[in-house]
Amino acid sequence: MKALRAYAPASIGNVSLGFDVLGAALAPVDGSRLGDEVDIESADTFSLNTVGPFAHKLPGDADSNIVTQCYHYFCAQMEKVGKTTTPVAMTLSKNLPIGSGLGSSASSIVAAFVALNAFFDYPFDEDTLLTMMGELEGQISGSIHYDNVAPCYVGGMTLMTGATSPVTLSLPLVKDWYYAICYSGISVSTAAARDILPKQVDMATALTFGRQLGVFVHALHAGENELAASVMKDVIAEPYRKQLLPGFDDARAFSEQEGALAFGISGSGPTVFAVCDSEEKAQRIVAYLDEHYIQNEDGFSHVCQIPEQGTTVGPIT
Ligand SMILES: Nc1ncnc2c1ncn2[C@@H]1O[C@H](COP(=O)(O)OP(=O)(O)O)[C@@H](O)[C@H]1O
Ligand SMILES: N[C@@H](CCOP(=O)(O)O)C(=O)O
Repeated sequence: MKALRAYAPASIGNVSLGFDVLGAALAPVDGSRLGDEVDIESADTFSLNTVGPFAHKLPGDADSNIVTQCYHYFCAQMEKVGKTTTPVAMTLSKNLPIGSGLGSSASSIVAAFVALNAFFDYPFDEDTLLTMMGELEGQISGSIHYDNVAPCYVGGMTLMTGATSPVTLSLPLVKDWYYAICYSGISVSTAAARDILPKQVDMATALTFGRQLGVFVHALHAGENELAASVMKDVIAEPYRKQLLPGFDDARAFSEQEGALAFGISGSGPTVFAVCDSEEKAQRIVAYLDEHYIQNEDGFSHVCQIPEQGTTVGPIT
């Protein structure tokens, strides 16, 4: 009997300078896995089982789980293109904390769609699947944004186009950048963290946003890493969201003093990240964040790099 497992990595939404349009996948340098997994196999009726360290924080009923909603949405899209589906048993290993700023819902959504697409012999191409993933992410967070689902699915650092094809573009990666990331352990709802943002931005902010993004993309392509890092500043969300994050200003001050190239909120927080040009610097910042930024026993930190590969799927061995 066919049984498959999909693994979908955590991701940094926005990467400070690209609100809703820039995202990056994450892989701890110690080789550990940081992301949700979805197993799928044939069954007489649909079922979803949830396991893993953060399963107890999920909604109690399977119908409210985003993975169940992905299954129903996938079946409806299959019907629209004249293809049939059969019932499946799915198991979600919920390894990412909810409301963490690590693209937790995106990780479940991407793992679910990749598992379903592979199980039913790849009926949908990358852009179609990404559009479906964005739709489900929008249902859960209150607005469609691809900056978690895209890097989680395709890997690397990705820039959203606003078009249906291609949905996303992959940017060059800086091989010697290390990301010190720390989840404080508290939960910040993405929908709530979007609600506190102003609905309009002023002209000066719009010009800064556009200039930063343009310079960043140029600098990555030109291999001018310092220039790229110099524009990693959030003028859209951080001024409003940092008040939700105890210890944020101190964490930034310490990271800058240790030589971090940039520091910011991952997604809607509370996870923060510091970009460093050496693993040693990132380890020193992680040690500080472990001691001073983490608020409770759910918190953790890692030194990560951005992996070229996103979600993987294969037989369960
Ligand atoms: N598989 C799932 N993974 C994460 N959240 C889920 C899942 N299924 C349902 N949810 C619900 O979706 C919402 C996700 O909240 P959100 O703040 O967007 O999380 P995140 O920023 O971590 O993706 C929560 O209310 C959570 O209970
Ligand atoms: N661009 C979104 C990203 C949300 O990421 P999450 O990991 O907090 O879900 C936003 O900033 O609202």
